Amino acid sequence: MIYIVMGVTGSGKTTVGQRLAERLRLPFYDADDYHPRPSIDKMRQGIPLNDADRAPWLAQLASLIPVWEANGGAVLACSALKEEYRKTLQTVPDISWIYLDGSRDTILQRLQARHAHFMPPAMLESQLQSLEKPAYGIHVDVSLSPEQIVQEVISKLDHMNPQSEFGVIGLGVMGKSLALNLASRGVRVAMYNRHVPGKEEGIATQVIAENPSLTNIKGFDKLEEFVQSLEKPRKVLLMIYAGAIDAQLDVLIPLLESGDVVIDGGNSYYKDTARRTALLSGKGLHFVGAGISGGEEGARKGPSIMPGGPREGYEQIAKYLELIAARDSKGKPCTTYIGPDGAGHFVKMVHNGIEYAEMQALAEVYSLLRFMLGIAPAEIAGIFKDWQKNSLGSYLLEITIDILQKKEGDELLLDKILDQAEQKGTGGWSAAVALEYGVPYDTLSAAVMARALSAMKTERVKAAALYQKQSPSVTINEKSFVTSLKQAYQATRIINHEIGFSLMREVSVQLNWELNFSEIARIWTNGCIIRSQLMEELAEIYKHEQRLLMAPPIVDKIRNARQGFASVVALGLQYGIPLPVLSSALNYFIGYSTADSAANLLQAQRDYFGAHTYQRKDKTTGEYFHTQWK
Ligand SMILES: NC(=O)C1=CN([C@@H]2O[C@H](COP(=O)(O)OP(=O)(O)OC[C@H]3O[C@@H](n4cnc5c(N)ncnc54)[C@H](OP(=O)(O)O)[C@@H]3O)[C@@H](O)[C@H]2O)C=CC1
Ligand SMILES: O=C(CO)[C@H](O)[C@H](O)COP(=O)(O)O
Repeated sequence: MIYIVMGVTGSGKTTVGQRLAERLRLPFYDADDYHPRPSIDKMRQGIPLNDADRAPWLAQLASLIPVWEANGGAVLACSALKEEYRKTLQTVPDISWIYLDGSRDTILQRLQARHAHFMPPAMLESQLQSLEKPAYGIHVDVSLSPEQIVQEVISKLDHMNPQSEFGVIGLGVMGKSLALNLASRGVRVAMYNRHVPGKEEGIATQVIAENPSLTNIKGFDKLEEFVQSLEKPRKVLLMIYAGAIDAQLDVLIPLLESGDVVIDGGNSYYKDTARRTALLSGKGLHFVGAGISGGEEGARKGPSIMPGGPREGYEQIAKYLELIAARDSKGKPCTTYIGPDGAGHFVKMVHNGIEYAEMQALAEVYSLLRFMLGIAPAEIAGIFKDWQKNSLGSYLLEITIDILQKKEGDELLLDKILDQAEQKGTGGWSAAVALEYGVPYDTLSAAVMARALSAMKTERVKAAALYQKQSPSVTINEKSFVTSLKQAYQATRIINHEIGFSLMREVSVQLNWELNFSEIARIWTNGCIIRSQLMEELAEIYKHEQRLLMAPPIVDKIRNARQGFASVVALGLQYGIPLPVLSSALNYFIGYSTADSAANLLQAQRDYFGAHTYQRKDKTTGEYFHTQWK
């Protein structure tokens, strides 16, 4: 949409136009900047311009307007005094005319107060004579303040233009919060939730009723009406359960038109996303698979967003994603174009894999402190607060501190929560993809398995009675153990991130996605569940390094942690504390830093029983040998 703020000299076109452009998040252009030099000189001398003077100027603006429109719209301040001039400028269908109307006296007073403009006050008379007030558009009285004028223009525009800019389907935890996030930043949002008679009725209407201050949201119970309410090309965000996406697309696609953009913001499997991208592309539609992280609060206030898919579709929605995303430490939005096909959902899937292991690592650290050392939860919260301040700060540690202090009556709520971890699938998918690509995925797959084992509660209770724990007779120095534990936790986190990023690296190479790991770490520094101080470091390190464990500052940290890490894991296991993530991080590290491994024995065994052949250390790589072992 092009918005032309018009009126005679001194009516405030530039000030109002600039502020309106800020509110609409559009670029601002001042027609005065396009006057040729002879016209400016003429006006300075108080000589009014005639139609012939204005013709080339109007022609240039008329040719620029379609370019601005193609780039997403603009606000232009232009006198556009005569109907004939306005017709010349009408080179795109969607122009909103905003006429700043004022009395001669008001405008004259303003002009007399104005110094640095080439238009002398005397020019006002000739402009008033030329002026043909438009019988259409928005008329606003210039005696109001610029803020009031802009507010009135916005309200009138909303009234005149009933179409919404952005549609959200699915008003559950995430969809509702994202819709409100968009609306509270000035986007006209249409919301739709499925209608299930007797169960899911008028959900969008309820959201509107709960948010009376947001006048720019509209709610629909009928999909057709929702789609019709959207500006073209339509932008529709699906925020529904991943298993329902295909069925939702089946009913949505017939209502859409070529060029419309559908965004799947849920946790869909990336291969499904690639398939859907191709399906929609065949129908002239853009399908953007965007991973979104941050939970309910992040979605409402600023999540991290990982969009992938066709660039053309992404570019149409980028400004909305940037508007609602969290900000990094330099104020940049925590969102960036990730890559083609399902790259956005793939990266979100790995994010969740890292998340699973980060959560499990904290659970293990908590177990060691509480069940091995016998430290009370409130004191553990104190230890974690210290870590939070000293280099280990993260969102997950922060919420764990809160959880360890949350009481129900006199008792800790945590102690009442059943110890069976559930999962919706993303962590498991990432482990399966790691197997498919042959990437070692120790900590992340261990975290998935730990959840699966936790779900076997009944069997675990029986086994606990069968195999009662026997504690070793070792004296533990609590202070030095906590120091080592901090190092073990720090090393585990580094190794866990390295493993997650190594899966992304391998898949990116295989699929030519050209993922930018520094950017991915950057958009994970805020808004998402795995945001942390470490992530800030990764955003820097991945600018120069491929492998985290080869980066000098990380090498120092791991070297310092190494001894304490091994003793913590060994002692914990001796005490019967399960440490799947901590121990697999340690194992990964030891294996990764072992130059001569025992894999030669595996090769010998393979060749022995199956004549699979082997390579030799004393021969060139790629040369294979077989031995008659018997
Ligand atoms: N919660 C979180 O922290 C995060 C969730 N996600 C992902 O976002 C997506 C939505 O999650 P969330 O908002 O938490 O889930 P909710 O369960 O709160 O909401 C699910 C939404 O999907 C709709 N829905 C369910 N089944 C169907 C169907 N068959 N057809 C149409 N709509 C359907 C629901 O409608 P109705 O109300 O009528 O049942 C509801 O609007 C999921 O993919 C989730 O994995 C991503 C990041 C974080
Ligand atoms: O995507 C998320 C955060 O980034 C969700 O919170 C995720 O759904 C949690 O996964 P699970 O239910 O498997 O623990």
